[in-house]
Amino acid sequence: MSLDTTSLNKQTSLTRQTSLAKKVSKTRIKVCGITSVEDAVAAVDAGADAIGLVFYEKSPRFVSIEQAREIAASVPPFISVVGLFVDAEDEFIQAVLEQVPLTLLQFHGNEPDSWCQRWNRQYIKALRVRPEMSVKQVVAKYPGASGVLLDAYRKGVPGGTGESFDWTLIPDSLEKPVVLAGGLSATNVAEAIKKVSPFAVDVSSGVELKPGVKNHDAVRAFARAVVRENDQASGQCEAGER
Ligand SMILES: O=C(O)c1ccccc1N[C@@H]1O[C@H](COP(=O)(O)O)[C@@H](O)[C@H]1O
Repeated sequence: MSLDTTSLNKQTSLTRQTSLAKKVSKTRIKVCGITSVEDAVAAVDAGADAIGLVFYEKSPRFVSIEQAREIAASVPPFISVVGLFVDAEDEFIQAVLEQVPLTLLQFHGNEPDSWCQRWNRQYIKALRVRPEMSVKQVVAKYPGASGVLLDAYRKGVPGGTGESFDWTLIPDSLEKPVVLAGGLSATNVAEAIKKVSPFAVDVSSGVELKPGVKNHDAVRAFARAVVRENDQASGQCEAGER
């Protein structure tokens, strides 16, 4: 059989586009700001693909290394445990990585790509979206990122604001998978998926009883809303293919 290099090249480039494209058939779910084993179990039972642990001392969702170890130990295989940091000291990240089995790192500060890459873990970079910024240009500064988390901007607050932002500021084609965050809840997540088609949605304060404590009913309602929207989108795709 002869090797058709033109079609091979085409296929490779298509595969690359598909793996990085913003449009996805199934939006994944990350529940962030988990501070207890009970909340981790509830999130995973509800259908979360990832849980997030906040290693930022100023946050009401901060977890100690001991708490994080206990929570991570309660998470079954194939569910990602994400560690969230804001301009952390090298020694602190090193200590966390030595003691907590994190799957992935999430950086919310002014960390440059070279520094984010030095931990030999997949990482996502949080960007706080403002009208005057070029999302594409900022994303280009993070070639080593597995994805970008797009969040709302509030001066002096690195995240977890519970505020959403103008989703029309997100360009249609970005070089990295988009994790949409900022003020999501069961009420607006379906609309967010319809409008943005993100790779994943990230929720924290929108499913809380109070800062740092999850409302399990709200977590389930959030996950149901995502699954419903995913099902509808895939139904529409199949109908369109006929
Ligand atoms: O949750 C926090 O306290 C936090 C602190 C510092 C940086 C990020 C933080 N949270 C992350 O922010 C986004 C949006 O959160 P929300 O759903 O609007 O509350 C999300 O990734 C949180 O994990």
